Amino acid sequence: MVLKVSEANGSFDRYHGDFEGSEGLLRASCPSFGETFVGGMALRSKRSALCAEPPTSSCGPSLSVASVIPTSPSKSSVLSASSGCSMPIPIVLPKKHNSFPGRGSVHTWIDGMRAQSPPPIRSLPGDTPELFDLEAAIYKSWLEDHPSALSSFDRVIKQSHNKQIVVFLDYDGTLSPIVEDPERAFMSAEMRATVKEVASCFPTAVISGRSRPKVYDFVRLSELYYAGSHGMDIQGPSNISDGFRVKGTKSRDKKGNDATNFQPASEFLPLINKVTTALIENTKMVKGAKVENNKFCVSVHFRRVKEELWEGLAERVGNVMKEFPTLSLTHGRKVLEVRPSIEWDKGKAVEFLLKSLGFQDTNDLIPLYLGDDKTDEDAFKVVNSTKYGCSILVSSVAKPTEAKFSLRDPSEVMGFLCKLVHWEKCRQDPNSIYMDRNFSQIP
Ligand SMILES: O=P(O)(O)OC[C@H]1O[C@H](O[C@H]2O[C@H](CO)[C@@H](O)[C@H](O)[C@H]2O)[C@H](O)[C@@H](O)[C@@H]1O
Repeated sequence: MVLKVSEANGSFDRYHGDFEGSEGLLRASCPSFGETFVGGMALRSKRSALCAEPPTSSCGPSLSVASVIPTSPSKSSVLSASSGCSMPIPIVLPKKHNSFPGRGSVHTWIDGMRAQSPPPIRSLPGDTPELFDLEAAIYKSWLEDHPSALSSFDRVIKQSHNKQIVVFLDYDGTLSPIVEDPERAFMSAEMRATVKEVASCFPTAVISGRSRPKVYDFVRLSELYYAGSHGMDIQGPSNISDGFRVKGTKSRDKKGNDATNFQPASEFLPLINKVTTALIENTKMVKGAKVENNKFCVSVHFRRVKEELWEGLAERVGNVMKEFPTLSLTHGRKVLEVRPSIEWDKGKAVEFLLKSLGFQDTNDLIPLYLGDDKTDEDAFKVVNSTKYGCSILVSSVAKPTEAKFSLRDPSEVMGFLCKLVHWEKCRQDPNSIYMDRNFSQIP
């Protein structure tokens, strides 16, 4: 079977591209087809179109997949914003302030959103068994590069002797299942109890795109640390280590303990409120569109919008963005995210929290990060850069990712976290009932 892939050529300007790599392309090998193919993720996201395409090769269908998205945010001018901290936060200015993202960009965002949230295997009417087999083969092949963190548990915690585990958790799609209504993305009581157990064993933080108070309202565990707005609103421990130059403001956490608040984009607050109003005004006529103000960033939800209206909605968002040159756009799971163009992301939040927890030497640590979305990739990279760090993508379909391991869905996340807790209890007390090294007692 031959898979032909054509590369998207949209202009990116200030709009963050998708995954980074030598060519910005996903490469996956699919031995069963005797070929290496490129862009398998896009294949899934475009499969309806794919079904309609006639085969052009005697060996099988020829695919034209144009949702491969180049690479990094603009590396143009860097300014410094003061934000109540002694470390300058660079602002990334767009290369071209007045360039309207053309159709290519709009399509790129839409393709990117689709690639981040492909439908589960065999959920579309008209899928053929061949397509199912192809997708299953792609997923199987992808699993070889991103093995299950459950079945590879020993590898995840390898060399853990005397190492401090620190757990970072994304919220939507990781602790709670993805649902139509963002206001109803509740986590289960079992998941809450499991996360509570995790926090009793290890320093644990939730890092979410939601505003910090909102994600706290969903999780409701005062023993965790929280970073909202994709890491731009952190409430961490108070023991900022001496060597770390970023200062936060002192506060109290929900338990009344000393805490540190750090908001590197605080100067953008008025602008974020302004863009929220403009986005609401400019998208209210699109049925199903929803604008969610996450304090230092804004989400425009596409999930309940008919797909034929996506392009129009994306164009409306692009039009609004023209008026806000210091804001950037990224995409996630059926969502466009508007955020300040500062060099701060979930990865930086992980670094901040590790340092504010007092961990200077990451060689003594096993930072674990579990997340399901595009913005979690920044954190995967940071965790991967540590000696023992472990990055886990939550996805039931093959997706381009920096993560080393994978879990299919929040229920597997819960299974993994349970295993981690039991493993830690076993490590602390070798005579405990958890001594079964095969973890057979673990639910
Ligand atoms: O970083 P996260 O905690 O994963 O937050 C990312 C975005 O999550 C939410 O949207 C996503 O989940 C919704 C509920 O399941 C779903 O309806 C939506 O389509 C997803 O994109 C949240 O509403 C956004 O504000 C977050 O930025």
